[in-house]
Amino acid sequence: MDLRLGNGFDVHRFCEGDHVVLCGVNVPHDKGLKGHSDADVGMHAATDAIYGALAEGDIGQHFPPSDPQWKGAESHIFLRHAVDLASQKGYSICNIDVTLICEKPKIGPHAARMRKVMAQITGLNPDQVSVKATTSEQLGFTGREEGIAAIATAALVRT
Ligand SMILES: Nc1ccn([C@@H]2O[C@H](COP(=O)(O)O)[C@@H](O)[C@H]2O)c(=O)n1
Ligand SMILES: C[C@@]1(CO)OP(=O)(O)OP(=O)(O)OC[C@H]1O
Repeated sequence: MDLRLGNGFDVHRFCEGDHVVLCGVNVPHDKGLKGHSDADVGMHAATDAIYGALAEGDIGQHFPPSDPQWKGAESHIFLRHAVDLASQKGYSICNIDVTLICEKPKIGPHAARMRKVMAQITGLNPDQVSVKATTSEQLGFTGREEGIAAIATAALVRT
């Protein structure tokens, strides 16, 4: 059995707006998130966790921010690409665990929907996808509400 673990980390800064997209879910907020794509920081971290497990570089290598093709892109494109790459190499995804780091918005009320959406994109069951959150106790850039950070872990297996 060939078991692989990968991690992903991403940050997007806040900008003017009235919602953020997190793990595929539109969450009302008094700010937006700035990015070349839809700035879905949680989905980007999950995507990089899969690329990491495969030793296949990172999201920016597969989808360069300099490429206008990805301007405003919905991030399910990136996650699905990583899943398809895993499948091509003979790997199944065991689970994905995402932690969103922000003071606001509150993630708890949206976490079940996020898990469901991520599961649909990846072809996993919702019980294989975890989305959770923490504040940083008002410390650092997330604590000052300058942006949102996300970390993710993915486990892949090839039998
Ligand atoms: N954006 C967030 C941050 C936190 N939560 C939930 O609150 C709990 C307590 O957060 P601490 O940072 O004080 O540990 C946390 O465990 C989450 O359940 C949230 O929903 N959204
Ligand atoms: C997703 C990409 C797509 O161009 O752009 P951003 O939305 O800026 O997101 P980031 O997390 O900085 O990853 C880089 C890019 O691959």
